[in-house]
Amino acid sequence: MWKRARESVCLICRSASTPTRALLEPTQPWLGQRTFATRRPERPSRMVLSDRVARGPSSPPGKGGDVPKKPRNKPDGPWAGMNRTVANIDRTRSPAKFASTRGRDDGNGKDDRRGGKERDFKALKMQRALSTVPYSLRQAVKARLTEIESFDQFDLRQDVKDAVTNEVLKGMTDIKPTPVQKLAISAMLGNPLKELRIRRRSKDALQREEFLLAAETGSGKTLAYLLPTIHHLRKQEAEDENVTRYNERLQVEREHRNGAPVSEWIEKFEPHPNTARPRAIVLVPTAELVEQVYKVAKSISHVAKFKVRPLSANYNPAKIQRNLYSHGGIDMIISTPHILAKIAERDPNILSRVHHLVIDEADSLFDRSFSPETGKIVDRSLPSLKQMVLCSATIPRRLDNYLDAHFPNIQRIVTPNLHAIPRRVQLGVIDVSKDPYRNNKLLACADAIWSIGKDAASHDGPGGPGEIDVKRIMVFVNERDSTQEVTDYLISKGIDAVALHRDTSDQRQAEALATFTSNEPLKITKEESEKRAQLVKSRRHLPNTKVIVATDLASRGIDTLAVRHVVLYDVPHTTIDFIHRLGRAGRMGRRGRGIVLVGKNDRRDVVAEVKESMYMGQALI
Ligand SMILES: Nc1ncnc2c1ncn2[C@@H]1O[C@H](COP(=O)(O)OP(=O)(O)OP(=O)(O)O)[C@@H](O)[C@H]1O
Repeated sequence: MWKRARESVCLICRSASTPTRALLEPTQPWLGQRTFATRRPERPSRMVLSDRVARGPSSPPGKGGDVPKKPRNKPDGPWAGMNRTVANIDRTRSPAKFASTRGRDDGNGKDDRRGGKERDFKALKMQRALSTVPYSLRQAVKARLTEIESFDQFDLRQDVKDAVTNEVLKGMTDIKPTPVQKLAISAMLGNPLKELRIRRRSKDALQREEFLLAAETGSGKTLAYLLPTIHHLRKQEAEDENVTRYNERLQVEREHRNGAPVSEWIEKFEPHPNTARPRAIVLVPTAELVEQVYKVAKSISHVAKFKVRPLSANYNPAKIQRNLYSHGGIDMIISTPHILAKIAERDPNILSRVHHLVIDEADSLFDRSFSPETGKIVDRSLPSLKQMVLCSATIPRRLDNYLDAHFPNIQRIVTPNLHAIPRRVQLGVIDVSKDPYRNNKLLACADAIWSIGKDAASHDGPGGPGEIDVKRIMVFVNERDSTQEVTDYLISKGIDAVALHRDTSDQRQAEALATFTSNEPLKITKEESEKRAQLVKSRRHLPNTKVIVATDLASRGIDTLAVRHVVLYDVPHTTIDFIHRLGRAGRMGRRGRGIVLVGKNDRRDVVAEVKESMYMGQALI
């Protein structure tokens, strides 16, 4: 079935544009034979954040799924309205008043005049959406968040709990689960909120559990899905007769060989029942994320004892072969969809025993560049699946509608601040069209970095007065071609910058990312800094900053805990990009600062809207 071509309107410029390729493409068979043609013709819904993630669309797209329900006259419960933070004004009852103060409404909660007034309607629309989340559900979430205070309260295996404190969060005191971990771990261990009523529409629901984990960037989603998955893996293994029999045979063979190695015997005669048959799969969009999630899973495996292997384009075919067909069996694979789908084409059995499938950065992996491969993996794994988890910090409307239509039983675990950039992250705006930059964005960018560096230089490093604290700054550009241009300019201005894009060599990329993902403070002594300055004595030198210039490649999922500053060289195309790029700073409760450079062709009102939403702590839509 072909989706109907229609005019779409760009989020940033709101100008009419030709239909996107996605709208013209045939629907993937695994997406089901549905059309999204009746969607409102404004902008592609894959670029629009859903404001109804906790509840799902009220009905499938095309049947009013996108249209908010008419507000009910009856309140939601006996105490409804008591915890309102805004006046309970029903704008449908006083159109004249609203029209006079806010301009004309186009019926979708939007002002048809362009400019500042539109924001008022957006805010109103969001409040209306929030107020219809059932009172009982809000209360249940609140209760669960307060009742769980430590990882010990979860029904997890002791070795998994030990792995959290002794490996993953080693060295931290007062370890507490984050909100998404509290909600997701309990639910995935079989203790969901009963208020999250699941509409059991299909038989599949009886044999498989499905979860959507939607929570802010840097809120600990990786542990939220890894811990219960590993718990289930270990539990199932203990109950698996094949594995028990294999271990007994292995023991007998060891005794028989009097301590001599048994690896040859295993290779030739009796491979482990889990060889090349992983029971858990985690899909992520990039090779960098494969390494990151693998590192966390590997550290848990030191204590909880399971076999995890990474697969990505970073590994050559021989290494991939070794990783998959290792004699000791394999329990969990962390992979990009492209590599795994290719392997599954050659050896379909590889996905024949998958019990747990996690799709991290789900909005990317269900988007057009990944969806064919992701779809193949989902399709092949479905018959054996016991749990499927989709995870993301941004849920576009299209994904929301898709989930409602194809996974109606999905349990939506959504944290209250989803789609909002936390207030602890501040956004500064530099108008590049004004003096002293006069549209020289490169100069403005270098200046912004110099001001961050100079600011930091006035403070002593953590080691005392003899040390300088090195700041890690990420600069995001929209186009890959700009990364090198911006990097070269920054270097010419004495700034230590590295370009990160698909063509950067693996080693250089890994080195640069390692500096940015390390949680250790980065510092140099004053003598070192002076020496470096002398080496480049012909020009100014900023010794106390390290900069990565990247495209979206580095904006998704990369855990840059130590980054406090993000420079948005280009205004992001969508609010989704805003959330992910700014989400590299201010992670896990830390403070952060974003600086956006606005040129003469950029939409200032969109930037102003994002800034205001951030100031008010509201979700971006
Ligand atoms: N309970 C916890 N207490 C303290 N730190 C934690 C806790 N859980 C996770 N972390 C740390 O928080 C950081 C961010 O976690 P993670 O990468 O899982 O975030 P995320 O929600 O997946 O972010 P993104 O949406 O950007 O991918 C990691 O460094 C992780 O070790």
